[in-house]
Amino acid sequence: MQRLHESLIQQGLTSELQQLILTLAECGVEISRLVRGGALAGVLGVAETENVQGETQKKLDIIANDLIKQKLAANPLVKGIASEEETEVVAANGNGQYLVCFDPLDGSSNIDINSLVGTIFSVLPAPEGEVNEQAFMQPGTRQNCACYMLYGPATVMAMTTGQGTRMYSLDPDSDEFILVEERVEVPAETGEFAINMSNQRFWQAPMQRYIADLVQGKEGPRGRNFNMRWIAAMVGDVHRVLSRGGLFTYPQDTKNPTKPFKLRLMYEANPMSFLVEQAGGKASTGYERIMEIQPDQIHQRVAVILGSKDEVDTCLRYHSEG
Ligand SMILES: O=P(O)(O)OC[C@H]1O[C@](O)(COP(=O)(O)O)[C@@H](O)[C@@H]1O
Ligand SMILES: [Mg+2]
Ligand SMILES: [Mg+2]
Repeated sequence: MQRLHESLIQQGLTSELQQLILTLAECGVEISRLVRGGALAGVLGVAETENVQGETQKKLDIIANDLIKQKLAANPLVKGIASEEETEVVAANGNGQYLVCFDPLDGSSNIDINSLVGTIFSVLPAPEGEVNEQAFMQPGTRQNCACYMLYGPATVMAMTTGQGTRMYSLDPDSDEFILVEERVEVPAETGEFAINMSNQRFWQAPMQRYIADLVQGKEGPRGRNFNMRWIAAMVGDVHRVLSRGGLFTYPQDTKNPTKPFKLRLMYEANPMSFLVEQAGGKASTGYERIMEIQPDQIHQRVAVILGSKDEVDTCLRYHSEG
């Protein structure tokens, strides 16, 4: 049985990166406790506020955000943070060497129905000089670490530092993450896909054709049946992909013309792409590798197609045909 800190040492990470990851894990342990407390912990329901993206904030969005902000600010290695729930980037410790982007609570609409939610982190190197939005404008290929915590029947953490993807499970007795899978591997082929089908009429032509062919199953051009899953929390859907393969997508749509994409690059798409690629999967917008996008805004959104490599490649062929 290997504890998180032992596994970090075994990976030969710098003591700085080890310390930072332990702080991220502590955030996960505390949020996990709050999530489990549910109504009794007073964390359910809506807050009276909206975030910068005009989305109504849930109490737990704010509680998790404040908790992570405090923990990270108390770690001298953290120079700045960017969060889904913060309008601007926030400076932390002048001598810190890392910038941390995070989605404090992913799957907010699941909180009140006692369904899957999680936390997502992306760690970038901090450049010299001031902490401003520009400092964060680095492609996902520059990430030092990506991880998510999923608060499900068990609390789990998937983590990569670029040496494969590892899975840990939280021991509720000791509050420690224990390594449960040293090398997560996403199978190249799959018979499972995840998409919010209610947006079908708003998708672009390539996604329309790809999904139409899938759902024809055995009788269609794919010649086999596919199954569909949708958790409405990216952490849950990506966890399934890491666990048994699949294709997950939140494509471009015209439902709200001012918001053609749903998922955020810096604290959803990039860290999840890093985790999936390090497990042998693939992550693309349909036209380019997500991790190679040069960001220009901290809250920018992108189309996401990720998961089992061969199935993602099939989906990309529909996109290259226009
Ligand atoms: O409500 P929809 O359209 O199914 O969207 C679900 C998607 O929205 C998200 O919940 C967005 O994340 P937040 O809950 O952090 O805003 C994703 O996790 C999920 O994949
Ligand atoms: Mg999210
Ligand atoms: Mg969120």
